[in-house]
Amino acid sequence: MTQYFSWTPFHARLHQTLRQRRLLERGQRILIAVSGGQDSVCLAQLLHDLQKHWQWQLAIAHCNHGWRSDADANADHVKALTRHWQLPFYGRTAMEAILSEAQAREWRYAMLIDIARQDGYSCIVTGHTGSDRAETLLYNLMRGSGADGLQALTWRRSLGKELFLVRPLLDFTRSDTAEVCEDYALKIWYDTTNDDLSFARNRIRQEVVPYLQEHFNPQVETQLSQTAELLRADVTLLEALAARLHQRASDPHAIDRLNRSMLRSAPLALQRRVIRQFLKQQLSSPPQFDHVEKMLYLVKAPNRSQSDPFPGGAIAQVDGDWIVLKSSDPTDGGSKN
Ligand SMILES: Nc1ncnc2c1ncn2[C@@H]1O[C@H](COP(=O)(O)OP(=O)(O)OP(=O)(O)O)[C@@H](O)[C@H]1O
Repeated sequence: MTQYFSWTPFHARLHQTLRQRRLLERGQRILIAVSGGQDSVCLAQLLHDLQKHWQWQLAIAHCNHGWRSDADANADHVKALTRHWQLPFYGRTAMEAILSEAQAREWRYAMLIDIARQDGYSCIVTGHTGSDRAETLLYNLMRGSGADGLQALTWRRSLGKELFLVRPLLDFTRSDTAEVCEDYALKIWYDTTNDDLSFARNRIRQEVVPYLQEHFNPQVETQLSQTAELLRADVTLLEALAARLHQRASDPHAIDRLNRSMLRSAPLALQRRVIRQFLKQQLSSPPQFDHVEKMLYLVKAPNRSQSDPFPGGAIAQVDGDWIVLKSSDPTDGGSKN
């Protein structure tokens, strides 16, 4: 392999991860989403270094949300880095005011997908790290999420027909990406909104994680990130098993009911999941923990038992072997229909 750069343990780790997890293919056209922050700049540098070996066609995309006074300078900085790497550059600027983080994210992904589709990139890569994953896990844990919310951030997911989102740095921590940027003397653009402690995410990053590292485990980010990884596999399995049971416990002629004797013989974890899947289909808003629990109670309850109302007014009632979700509106055939 011809190397024009010094092959560091970071290159080796990324190269191994890409191969073992089959995240990217040889010769692929890859769009790297670069904010200008240390994680995505590190990712771009490492992929650029590995490019010759993998024969990729790389390009950089930057989305200018226009909500910080230094947004244009940030975009110029990414453009300058792109010139340094001699890669094609795609810049997009928001034409309308973006009011929240969630809106920014939605707009950004729409732009990245648009660029990828127009110019034939089969993969968008982002600089999310294991530190992001650990923070997301902690954040969701405190909001009362089940395993599904804790399996934060996947390595690879589909963005629709023949387009994938890949996060190759999930086994890097933020201190790894800082080290790479330092080794290469890469200037990184500091996002001053990261200092705003009114955002829960920033408090987790700046206060909770350092506390846990100092007082409990210096490797806490890696450990939490690995926990998320294990949970993902567990959740995938459980969801598949639940989907199978859900199908068996459904009445093909009436979608508003579940066969409770079928559920009764299944483990509790599957009962809960089947009920959640059922309520997701039936209710107009995502079911919460207590919604699942009140329907779960009916699995073993006496005939004719019923729940108190779900959002929208529907109630669940036991009818022999079935739990039937009845709309509050007698003219309505079902709660969501
Ligand atoms: N303005 C941007 N332009 C291009 N890519 C960006 C931009 N902002 C973020 N990204 C990409 O997204 C990655 C994650 O960024 P960040 O953690 O700030 O966003 P997030 O809103 O948490 O992202 P996500 O919704 O994907 O979890 C970055 O490493 C980078 O690859």
